[in-house]
Amino acid sequence: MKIAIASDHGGFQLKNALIQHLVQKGIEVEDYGTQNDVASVDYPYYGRLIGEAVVNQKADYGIAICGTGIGISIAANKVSGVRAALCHDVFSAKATREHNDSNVLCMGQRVIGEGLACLIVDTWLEAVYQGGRHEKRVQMLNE
Ligand SMILES: O=C(CO)[C@H](O)[C@H](O)[C@H](O)COP(=O)(O)O
Repeated sequence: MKIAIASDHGGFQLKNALIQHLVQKGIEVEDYGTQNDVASVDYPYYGRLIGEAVVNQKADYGIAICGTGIGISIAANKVSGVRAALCHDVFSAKATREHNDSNVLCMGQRVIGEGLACLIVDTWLEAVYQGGRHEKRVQMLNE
């Protein structure tokens, strides 16, 4: 499994923590930036990068972080084929894989701590899309 990950300056520290967590689990991670939290950068750019990485099959899934997770999730969802889910709890992380077949996970560094964020990532990656009654709805999203 390969994960594409990116953040703006407001998500840089959490991005680093998640990269470390994923690499420790043996998961391949490609870091699309940003490279520090000193320079103020624009979350729409990074949301688009992650969305395009996923739909162009450069990675199986994407993770996008900003201060709240909101801006970067809006940006990622502008890319056709992206189903980005903003999750700050474990229930939503599981449900959005099972029901929405989400392919990008978004979180906010200014909202949650690293421990919960790692648990959310693990839950999201382990959950399995259920198909069935959800297939028609996911197809509607794609259209
Ligand atoms: O887009 C956001 C909110 O939806 C992110 O939280 C950004 O990281 C935030 O807007 C950046 O704010 P800053 O004051 O420029 O650091």
